[in-house]
Amino acid sequence: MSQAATQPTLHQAQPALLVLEDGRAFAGTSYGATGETFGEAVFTTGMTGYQETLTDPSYHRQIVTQTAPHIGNTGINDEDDESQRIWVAGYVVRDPARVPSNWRATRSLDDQLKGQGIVGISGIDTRALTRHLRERGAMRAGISTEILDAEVLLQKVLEQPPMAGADLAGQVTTTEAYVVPAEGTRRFTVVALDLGIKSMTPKRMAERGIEVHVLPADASLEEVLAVNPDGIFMSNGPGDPATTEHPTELLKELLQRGKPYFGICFGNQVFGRALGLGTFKLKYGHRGINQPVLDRATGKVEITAQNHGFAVDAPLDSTVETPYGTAEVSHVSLNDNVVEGLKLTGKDGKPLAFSVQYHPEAAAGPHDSAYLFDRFVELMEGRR
Ligand SMILES: NC(=O)CC[C@H](N)C(=O)O
Repeated sequence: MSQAATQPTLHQAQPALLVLEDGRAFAGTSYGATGETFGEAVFTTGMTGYQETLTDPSYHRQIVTQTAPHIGNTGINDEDDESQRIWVAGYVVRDPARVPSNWRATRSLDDQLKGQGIVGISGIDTRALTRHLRERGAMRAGISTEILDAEVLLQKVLEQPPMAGADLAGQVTTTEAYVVPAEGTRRFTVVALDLGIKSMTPKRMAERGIEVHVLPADASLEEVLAVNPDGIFMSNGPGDPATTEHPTELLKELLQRGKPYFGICFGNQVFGRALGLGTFKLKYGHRGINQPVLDRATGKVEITAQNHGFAVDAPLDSTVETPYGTAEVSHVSLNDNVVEGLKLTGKDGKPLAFSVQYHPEAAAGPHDSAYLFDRFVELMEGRR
């Protein structure tokens, strides 16, 4: 790509306003599309990986603040999208790159946001905003280039639905089933229920000889069984896990039938609910690519990529008896002791299912946890 193609189009700086539901307001400059947008204000601490963050369907209906002050430096490339489009409801940055520079870049971030109609704001004190969200919690917010009166915009923010209670998987899932073929010889077949799946996830399985059948979030038990899978996977995704009735009921049926299971993020929360555990909303969530997690079986610490606002409520110091076997907390966050993983031993004494609240597929983030995909392979092997 020529250098000229990645140069952002020059636009007249236009004022924009960000208002939080508790009335705190930040004046800045329009970034990306103009207009107005609403969502839950959250922050992510990743220093890199903004393209993957923007295209992660888990961020649907969220206004994302980057704590890293310089965003857009490497532009947008044709390889790093995690889905077909940008999902964030709005984007908040401190200091956008004026000239992106990277050998893979094909566009500027500003032009990509404009092209997809994503309203953003720049030039605000993202450190103050982050501290505010950390003290007061994630909350509803709005960004506008049209309403610059904070009182007026606040009224519209207060009309928006909160994230708690939001059932969103159906808004981001694939409409048609599709297959990601195994790389090399096919060793296993897996059904992946798409609750907002990132494209790196089936790829990590395909690399290990797994043929992945990605099914829509409302796929029936019959549709899943028709694939004759060796294992079941449920993905990350947006919204409040307490609203997910269908995936939870489906998973119960599959565990009853002894199907090996692996879940990531939303898939960890669905697994928790299938085991009879509850979920709850965290104050401001975990979002970033350097979150420390303890694997309680090995005592090893993994540095992980995370993006969650809810968590599973499970006892850390005792096991839980379920209709499918004995469950326990396998991983915990070293920052705040939040449940970061679950495992289930079947009634036959052998492993049956496991899940993590974080992102072993990385994209973006460290690869410490890639071993979990190997563990899924071993799990299916052990139950053939
Ligand atoms: N990345 C995810 O899967 C997030 C799960 C859920 N929406 C949460 O916020 O906790």
